[in-house]
Amino acid sequence: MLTVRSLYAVSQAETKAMDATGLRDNFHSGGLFAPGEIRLVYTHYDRMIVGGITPDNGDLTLDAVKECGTESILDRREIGILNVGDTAQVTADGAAHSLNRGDVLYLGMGAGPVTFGTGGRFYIVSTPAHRALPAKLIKIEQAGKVKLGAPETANDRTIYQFIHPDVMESCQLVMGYTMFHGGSVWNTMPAHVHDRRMEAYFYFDLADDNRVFHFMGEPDETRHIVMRNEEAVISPPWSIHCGCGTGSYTFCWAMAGDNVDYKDVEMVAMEDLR
Ligand SMILES: O=C(O)C(=O)C[C@H](O)C(=O)CO
Ligand SMILES: [Zn+2]
Repeated sequence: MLTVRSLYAVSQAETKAMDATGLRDNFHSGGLFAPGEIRLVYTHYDRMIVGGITPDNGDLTLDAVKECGTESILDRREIGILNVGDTAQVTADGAAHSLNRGDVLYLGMGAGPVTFGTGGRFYIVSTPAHRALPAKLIKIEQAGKVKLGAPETANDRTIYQFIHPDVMESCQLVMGYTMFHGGSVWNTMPAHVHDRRMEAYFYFDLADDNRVFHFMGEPDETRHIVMRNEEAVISPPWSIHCGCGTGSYTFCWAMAGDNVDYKDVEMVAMEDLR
């Protein structure tokens, strides 16, 4: 079964006036994983689609998505697929790829319908593309690694860049995940914004009774959204995006927009946060 929820873009002024329900309705996506289902969120932020695909009794095929207006989803799009389940196969364009937990598969424009095999639990991110690029399976050993933070500021972490210009070519999708060391819980602090690109975070590996307090909003009008395991949150281009967990977690970040320059960000000074 395929379900698609549309998330329309809202402005800074509207966001300032939102209560917790308003923020969740406009930026948060929970319940992405249901056995035997494909659950997508079609956002109007650079038309990024995020979603969860959970094969159960048999494979699931991602093909036509009405919101895209094409015969098959990848006719004018690329996709990044992160497996957060057990080892499983993903098949597209006549090639079968075996994804272990933590592997990321890139499929380019024109790859056709994509079949997801049982055992896997797949978080997907898809963005519009302008040309066909080859499929690539990326393992954590092949990802770019950036160490940031320190234990004394509770943000000691490694950023693993999977779909990134240093690792492989994509059209506009940039994607990876960040893991923490030794009890650190703060992601992306000091915070930043990047008006050229929107971003989506997907929190995983978080115990059921823990939460991540995800911070968003303009730097001088911050708000928070409480996140459970395996939930996603959209960051508009004008928003900070950072979070603090009550326990350990990993999070997948993915961006789309005008450039694929990971370092092209505006850092926000601590004294400017409100
Ligand atoms: O921990 C971090 O810092 C991140 O992972 C930052 C994200 O990758 C990001 O926001 C990229 O713009
Ligand atoms: Zn960012």
